[in-house]
Amino acid sequence: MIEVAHLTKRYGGRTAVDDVSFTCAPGSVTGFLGPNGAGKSTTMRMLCGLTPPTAGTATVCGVPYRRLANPGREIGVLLDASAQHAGRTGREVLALAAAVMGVPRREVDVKLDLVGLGAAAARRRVGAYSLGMRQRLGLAHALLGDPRVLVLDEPANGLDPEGIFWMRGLLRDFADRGGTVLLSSHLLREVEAVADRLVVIGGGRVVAQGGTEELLADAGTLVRARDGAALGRALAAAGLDATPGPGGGLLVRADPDPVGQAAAAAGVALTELRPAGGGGLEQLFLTLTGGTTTKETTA
Ligand SMILES: Nc1ncnc2c1ncn2[C@@H]1O[C@H](COP(=O)(O)OP(=O)(O)OP(=O)(O)O)[C@@H](O)[C@H]1O
Repeated sequence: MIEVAHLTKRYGGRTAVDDVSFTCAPGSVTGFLGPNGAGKSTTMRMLCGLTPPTAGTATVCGVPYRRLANPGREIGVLLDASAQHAGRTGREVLALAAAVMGVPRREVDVKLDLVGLGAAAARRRVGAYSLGMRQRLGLAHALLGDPRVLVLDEPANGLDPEGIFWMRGLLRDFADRGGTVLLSSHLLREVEAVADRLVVIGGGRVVAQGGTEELLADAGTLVRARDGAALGRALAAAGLDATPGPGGGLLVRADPDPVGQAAAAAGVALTELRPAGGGGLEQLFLTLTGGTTTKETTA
C-alpha cells in the first residue's frame, strides 16, 4: 500500500509538486503520467525518502520510507537505471545489495534469471551494459528483497518491444499476487495495457485519477464541424466548455448527446461526433495535460 497525502515540494519560487494525494492499493498497478517536468520523479523521490517534502506525507505500508527498518524488503525502487556502479559486474551489484538487505545469496541468481540476465551478462561490468540491460538489472535489484511494493520511474526506457511486453507480464503478475505497483512511463499504450488505475499530473498538480477504464470512458466528446467557429458558438450558447482537440476538432467535457443537440439547435452540420476516450490513453492524456506547465509561485 502506498499513501501520498498533500505532498508538496518547492524549489525556491518554483512549485514542482503541489498538494498531490493518491493511494495505490495492493493488487493493483497504478500508472503515474504527466508531461516532462510535471513532477512525477520528484513525487517518487519523496516517496522513497530521497527528497524531503516541503509539506505533506508519503508512506509505504503505513510507514514513511526513511523509518522502514529494512526498506528493500518492503519496497523495490527503480528510479534511475544508470545510477548503478559502472565498475561492478551485474552480479556484484546484486550480491552487495543482498548482503546489505540480509537476503540469501541464492536470490541473486533467482532474480538475474527472472529478469533475463544470463550468466555471461551477469559477469560483465555494468558500464558495458545497454540501457535495456541496466533496466533489467535495476528491476532485479528492486525485486531482490521480495518487497510487496514496487516504485518504478520509466522502467521500460531502453527496452525493445519484446522487453516491454515481458515487463508488462512481470508487473501484472506481481500485482495479481497481491503486490502494489506505482509506475511512471511515457509509453502510454504500455500504461494503458497494464495499469488498473491512473494518476495524471500536470504542472505539479493531480489533474485526474481513477480507474483506467472509468477515466477513458469519462474522457468527454470529440466533435468536429466544417464551420468550427459556428460550432464553438453553438457549444458556448448551450453552456458547454470546449477546448481545441486533435485534428482541428473540439473536445467537450460532456456526453455526445448534449453536444449533438447543441449543434443541431444552432443548425451546425457536424462531420464527426464521438466519445473522446475511443482515442485511448494518448488522447485522454493530451486532453488532461494540454497546456500545463510547472507552476511558478511567489512562496
Ligand atoms: N533538485 C531540483 N532543483 C530545482 N528544481 C527541480 C529539482 N528537481 C526537479 N526540479 C523541477 O521540478 C519540476 C518537476 O520535475 P520532475 O523531474 O519531478 O518532473 P517529471 O514529471 O519527472 O519530468 P520528466 O518526465 O521530464 O522526467 C521541474 O520543473 C524540474 O525542473
